[in-house]
Amino acid sequence: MPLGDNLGDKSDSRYCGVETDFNDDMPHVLSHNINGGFDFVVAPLMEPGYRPSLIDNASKDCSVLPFAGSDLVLSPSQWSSHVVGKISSWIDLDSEDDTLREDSEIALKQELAWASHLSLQACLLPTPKGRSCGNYARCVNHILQNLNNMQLWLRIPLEKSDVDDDAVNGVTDGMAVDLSDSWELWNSFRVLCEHHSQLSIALDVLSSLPSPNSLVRWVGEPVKAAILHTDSFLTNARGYPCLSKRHQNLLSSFFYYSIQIVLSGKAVHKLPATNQTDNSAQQAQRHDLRSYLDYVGYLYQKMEPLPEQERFELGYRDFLQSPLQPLMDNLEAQTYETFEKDSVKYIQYQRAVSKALVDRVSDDKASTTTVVLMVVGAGRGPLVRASLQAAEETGRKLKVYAVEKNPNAVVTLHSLVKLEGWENLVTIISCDMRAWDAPEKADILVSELLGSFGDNELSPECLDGAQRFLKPDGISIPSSYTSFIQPVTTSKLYNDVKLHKDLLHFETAYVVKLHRLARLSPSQSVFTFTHPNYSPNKNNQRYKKLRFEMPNDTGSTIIHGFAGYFDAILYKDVHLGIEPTTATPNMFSWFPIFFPLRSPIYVKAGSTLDFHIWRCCGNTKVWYEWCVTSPTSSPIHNSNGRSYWVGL
Ligand SMILES: C[S@@+](CC[C@H](N)C(=O)[O-])C[C@H]1O[C@@H](n2cnc3c(N)ncnc32)[C@H](O)[C@@H]1O
Repeated sequence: MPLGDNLGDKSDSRYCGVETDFNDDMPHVLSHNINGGFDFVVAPLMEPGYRPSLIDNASKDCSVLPFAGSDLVLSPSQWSSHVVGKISSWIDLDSEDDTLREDSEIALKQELAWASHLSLQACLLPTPKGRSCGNYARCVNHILQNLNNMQLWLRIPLEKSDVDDDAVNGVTDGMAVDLSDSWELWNSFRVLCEHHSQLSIALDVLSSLPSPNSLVRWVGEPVKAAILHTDSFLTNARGYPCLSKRHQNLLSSFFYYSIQIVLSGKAVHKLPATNQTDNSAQQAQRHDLRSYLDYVGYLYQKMEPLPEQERFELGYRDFLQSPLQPLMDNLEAQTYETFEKDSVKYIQYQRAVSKALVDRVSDDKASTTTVVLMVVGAGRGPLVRASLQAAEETGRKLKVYAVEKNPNAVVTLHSLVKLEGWENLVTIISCDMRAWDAPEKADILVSELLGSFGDNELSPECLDGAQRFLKPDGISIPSSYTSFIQPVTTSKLYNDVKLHKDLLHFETAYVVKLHRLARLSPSQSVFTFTHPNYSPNKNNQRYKKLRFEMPNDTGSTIIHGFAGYFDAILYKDVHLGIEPTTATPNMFSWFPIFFPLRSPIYVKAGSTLDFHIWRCCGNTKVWYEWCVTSPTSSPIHNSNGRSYWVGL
């Protein structure tokens, strides 16, 4: 299917459509353009001269509307796969002219009803005409309440002036939209339509582009198509169309985010004849936008292919998952297997253990000293293996205890020890580390109890319980971990959470491979835990207030929630983590975490956003609560852990 929502997952596909004029010979329109290399057409459904008020009352009842052909002229699959309906551009639902406004409402309803009848996957709605779009949004909102699966692409020009917006426009009317930034127009419209998931965007890309920083916002918005005008193309040395470097980069990001391209306008380049055989008759037969389409295809081909890991993760993009609860639940074999494939993680652990061993035992004592190392939360044994390899690499002698509370993983540990011949090196303890009565104390305690947000799988609580059997000068690997958070625009995730129609899902943190999101301000550190922790008033409750400065040149934005990450210091300079600016390359064990907001929050450019987060501990559970207090206040999410918590 060349069109529609399912496109989102196929980042290795490019779909290109063409905007056409009205033509009542739809079979011709379609075959001409599909043969010309396009995947779909964006075509008017109704004759341009039609106005409902022009039909006299007598003929109204039996009138046949001037649609572009009957439904029978194309097959149902042709309509739905290859045609996007273009709603009449004269429609102006906020006009002062009552007749035009009333005509507009009737025509909009008629055209969308016809498009639904044809099972089109999408219709392109004309750009709102003025600074106020209340009536237009109201009519669209009515239609959205009863729409089949069709998407409505609101046509929005990609423009934002770089000057101070209020100064330019002199904001006079609180209800009016700031026209110097088209994002405001979109935002106002979608807020009026209650962030409906079937309302999306077709961005009109013009010959001049707004600042790169302001473009970032659109990634988090539901942009389904980018309309590229032929007059935005430059001419290369050979006379062919090409795009400026900035337009090229923009197109690459559209490809990366699976945004479909629609070419619009007449051919404005006079092409040189290619060779003698390409005579004028053949040239005439060629689609006159072919050279533009070829250029778009060329840019697509030029893109770097996705790395293998990213290809593997395609199916996880923007897919909400509940975080694991490895303490309360027992992980499945499949989950362990996925962990174990992440060689980068274990290489980092091996490097950390090697450094700790060398620090612990000098070279001259290496053959006479045995280091006691305990892997707490050993799973099926990869950290045991990494530790033994570190010992071999550094020539240190090791005695290993592998402590694991999941009896199913312990079965695997036993067979692994036998298979590897580690019987004299490794003792398996089937026990919760918080309850184990260890026969001796450890020099090194190795664990990996980390969640996407660092402490969210209760590593602090488990290691506090385990540090009883660490020697006073013993080493914990990891020695510390820190969570990070940043505000994001992600209408996709917001709408996916909203689909559940309950409070619980808006107060849950999700693990998610973030893709269609705009990171609006650099991430900031949240909670740090250090091990071992001998402070007398040990307490794992935390509270942090963070102030995010929103950049001036980005334009105003909307916050759908917060993306969370962690970074762990395993030992000295060996770290691993997923915070985007310092992330360990090629490590895939953790996706970020997402804390949603019940209602998106509008933030003006250059203003600040105050976010609060609490880590709360009860007798049986640990949970987070979060809220925003500026520029507006949100409710406190997950009060008392009523919706989401991690069991102790
Ligand atoms: C994230 S997994 C890591 C497993 C393994 N170390 C690896 O890297 O593949 C955490 C493991 O710790 C175990 N675990 C969690 N809390 C524990 C506790 N309090 N005592 C013992 N094992 C625990 C879980 O059952 C799980 O096998």
